[in-house]
Amino acid sequence: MGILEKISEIEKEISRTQKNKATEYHLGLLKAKLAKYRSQLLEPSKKAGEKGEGFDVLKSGDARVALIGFPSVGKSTLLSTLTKTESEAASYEFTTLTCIPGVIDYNGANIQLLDLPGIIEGAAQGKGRGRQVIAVARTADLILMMLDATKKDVHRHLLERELESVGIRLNKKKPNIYFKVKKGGGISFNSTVPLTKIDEKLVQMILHEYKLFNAEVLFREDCTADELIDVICANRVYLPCLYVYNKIDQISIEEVDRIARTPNSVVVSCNMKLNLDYLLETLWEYLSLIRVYTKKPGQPPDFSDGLILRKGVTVEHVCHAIHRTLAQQFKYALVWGTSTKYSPQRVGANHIMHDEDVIQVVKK
Ligand SMILES: Nc1nc2c(ncn2[C@@H]2O[C@H](COP(=O)(O)OP(=O)(O)OP(=O)(O)O)[C@@H](O)[C@H]2O)c(=O)[nH]1
Ligand SMILES: [K+]
Ligand SMILES: [Mg+2]
Repeated sequence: MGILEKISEIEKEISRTQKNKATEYHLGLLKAKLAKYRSQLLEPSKKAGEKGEGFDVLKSGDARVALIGFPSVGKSTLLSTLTKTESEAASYEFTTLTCIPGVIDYNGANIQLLDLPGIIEGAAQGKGRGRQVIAVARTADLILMMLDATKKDVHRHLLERELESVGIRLNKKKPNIYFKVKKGGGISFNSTVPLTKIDEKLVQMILHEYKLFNAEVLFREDCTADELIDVICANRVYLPCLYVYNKIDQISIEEVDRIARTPNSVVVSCNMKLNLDYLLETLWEYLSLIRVYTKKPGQPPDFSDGLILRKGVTVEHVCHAIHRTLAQQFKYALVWGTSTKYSPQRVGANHIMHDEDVIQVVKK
């Protein structure tokens, strides 16, 4: 039996099996098996022509965004609208066949936007260019899942399932489980919170399925068996995903309103250039980018050339971004902006910066 058949057998068995206390272990084990076969499927294939010709685009700029969607939802139209790059758009499916990079210039940042071929159900198993597209998606900082607002949400669920099945986790946090493989000593199992979705026996069974007999497992939150499997597999990526519903020029205002209220969603019309400003604003938010401006003593801040950094960066990170030796000479910094109580405020290296803060570094 090939891997694909094994996968479909297990999937069938999982859907056949009723979910209850008595089947909990059996289901957990099936899920572990399924994850194992799917990982095998993801291993680079040796078949010729399968490798990413036209897909090996270099990462550049401050962040990378991948456009994922069914054919003809308007991905190329969006790229051509938001960037200086032209990507062919047409009314027939699979117009785009490779990865086309463009650059969005927003708030002084260069955001790389990747137009990709449309993907369909079965992409993860190699239908169309699915595998190449998914490989690019894994390297992104954000997934823009583009959907046709005139169609039902089945596309969205199908794509979510495709990405899920190859270990891409959308808008999810990495499970807070400490896991370490050991050379001996058996399995040590602990938790800092009461566990309601998994118990020691199931943890043991799942680990054994992966031929792991010596390991340390510490649950720091009430996780599921699936989440434990994700941690064991270690090849999962956790990415923010923004759902972009295009072609709202074709639907009623009530329908637009309804879709716009669903979480993580933005409604647009690429052809009519509707709501694209809000899309960029949200993109910026989801990428967790911030601008920090520097200032020399006695001079106004340099607002023309901000540093583009990630949310959560400290003053120390900022020093590194200014010059590689600055952190060693750091004495303190003066910061103006929303991250401080007073403006300016004297802060240390651990102070966390906010978007649009101004900083003046004082050296030893
Ligand atoms: N009504 C309407 N049509 C749009 C809009 N945006 C794009 N289209 C049309 O949708 C069709 C497909 O657009 P593309 O940009 O080629 O779509 P794609 O997702 O890149 O398609 P593939 O590369 O084939 O996967 C074209 O005929 C576009 O003119 C929109 O906002 N409203
Ligand atoms: K098209
Ligand atoms: Mg296209």
